[in-house]
Amino acid sequence: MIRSFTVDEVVQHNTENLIWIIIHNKVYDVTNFLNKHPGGKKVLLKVAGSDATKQFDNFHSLEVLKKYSPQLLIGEIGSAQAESEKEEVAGAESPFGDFVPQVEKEIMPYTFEWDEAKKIPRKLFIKAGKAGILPGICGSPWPSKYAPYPLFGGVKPEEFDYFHVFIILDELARCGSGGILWGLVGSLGISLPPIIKFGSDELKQRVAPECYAGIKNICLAITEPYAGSDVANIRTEAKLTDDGNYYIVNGEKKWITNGVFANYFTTAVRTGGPGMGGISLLLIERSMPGVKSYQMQCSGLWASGTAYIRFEDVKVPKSNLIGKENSGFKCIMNNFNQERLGLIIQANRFARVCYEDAMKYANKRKTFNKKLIEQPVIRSKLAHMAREIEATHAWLETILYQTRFMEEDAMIRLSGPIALLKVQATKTFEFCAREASQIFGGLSYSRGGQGEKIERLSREVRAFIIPGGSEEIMLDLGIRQSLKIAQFAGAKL
Ligand code: HEM
Repeated sequence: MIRSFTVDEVVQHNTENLIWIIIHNKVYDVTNFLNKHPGGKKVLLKVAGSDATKQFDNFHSLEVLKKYSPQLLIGEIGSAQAESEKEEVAGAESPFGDFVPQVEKEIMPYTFEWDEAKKIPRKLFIKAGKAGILPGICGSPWPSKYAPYPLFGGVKPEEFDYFHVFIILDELARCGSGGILWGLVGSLGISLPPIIKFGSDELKQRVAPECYAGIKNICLAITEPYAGSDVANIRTEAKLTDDGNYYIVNGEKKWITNGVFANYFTTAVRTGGPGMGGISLLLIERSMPGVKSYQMQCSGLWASGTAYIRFEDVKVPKSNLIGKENSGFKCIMNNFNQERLGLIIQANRFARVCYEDAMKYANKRKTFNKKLIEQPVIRSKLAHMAREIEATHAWLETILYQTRFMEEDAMIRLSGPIALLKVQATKTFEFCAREASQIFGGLSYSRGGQGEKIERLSREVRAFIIPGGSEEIMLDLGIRQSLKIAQFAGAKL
């Protein structure tokens, strides 16, 4: 129950010793905040005891209020309470946004702080685990046997499909931080599925429940300083001991998402001869002597713990092998479609975040006595952003529908279209980040504040265009794959 005040009551609190202000019908006591306000004390004193909504909206995004409300919010203006209750009820009825209802409350107000700190608090992983989000982003089917908490939203496990994964990732991505996404769910979503699909029962039982619960972290360690997209040429070697019970692992991995925090590493190692036929997947554990990880300094994705990893004579039991020896390349390739779908979903939502923030800003920012939105050149930018985003979204839904209703080999047959869609989505993201930056001007060049999301996403774009199959490789794969399928279907080329 929140207290109600009248406007007259607020007006009485208009001195430096006791200063209240109204913003969007809510009453804030900013007395102890005066000297901490990043915009200075004077601006607040000017609006003491009055409705400062307009002034506030000019300089802040609404996330600021969510973040500071626990310290500053003391009540609401009269009937505002009834209004906000109505809003809450309306929100509860709205189907979109409820699937992952905590994004605005649990993530958005802290995104900047966690990104700068290069760390996501453990409590967020645990909350996401309890909400069923963590198993939910690992693809379909729902892992009933290993998920520690039940499926949410009234969805039956047998009904869980890629559309649900899509909604979870899409909703999470509204926070506008690739770092949070990759740190919280991205790494898990690509490193646990190979264990679930190809690992032994003992491995699954030991690793999956704690990762799904957010208690432990896992990462996918494939890329090396020597081999990125060219996976077949990785060098990290795993040699069997004479008794055949252990592998001794030596090598380096680079740009490994979550590698700074991970307890487990789903690692590509060379157990055989050169090329793709000599690669295995091995689960390496942080607790094993000889595992060292270092935070890398990258342009973006700061909260995701991107690491350089060294394995120095790490002794790994043979029972940690994921799938058969020397058949790791197949497992890695099998995983790629799912990884790319995840990147596509995030990239297009991030493009939408750029559009949304740019649209809001253009509707309030005035230059030359006109709102930006009144300038045709700005509307043209927004129009081009919208058409790219909607086209990408429609194509994505078509592909997701096919993963659900095509026969068994859908993921193999769809690898060409998914590759091309990845290019479409990342180009859309790149374009929208650029255009939103132009609309925000200087605010998208400094960290934090109103342009926070745009500034961050502009730095993070490359992390979507390069990994998971670079644009150049995706374009080529898209065409090679369609030729293969056509030949298989009997086309004479
Ligand atoms: C509950 C009330 C308020 C809170 C919690 C608050 C918080 C903040 C924060 C966190 C910033 C840093 C930039 C950002 O993160 O957006 C900021 C900047 C600023 N604030 Fe406030 N503010 C409040 C009210 C106001 C009001 C009423 C005004 C104007 C009358 C104002 C004027 C400014 C200005 C001019 C800046 C600097 C903007 C810039 O760097 O571009 N603030 N405020």
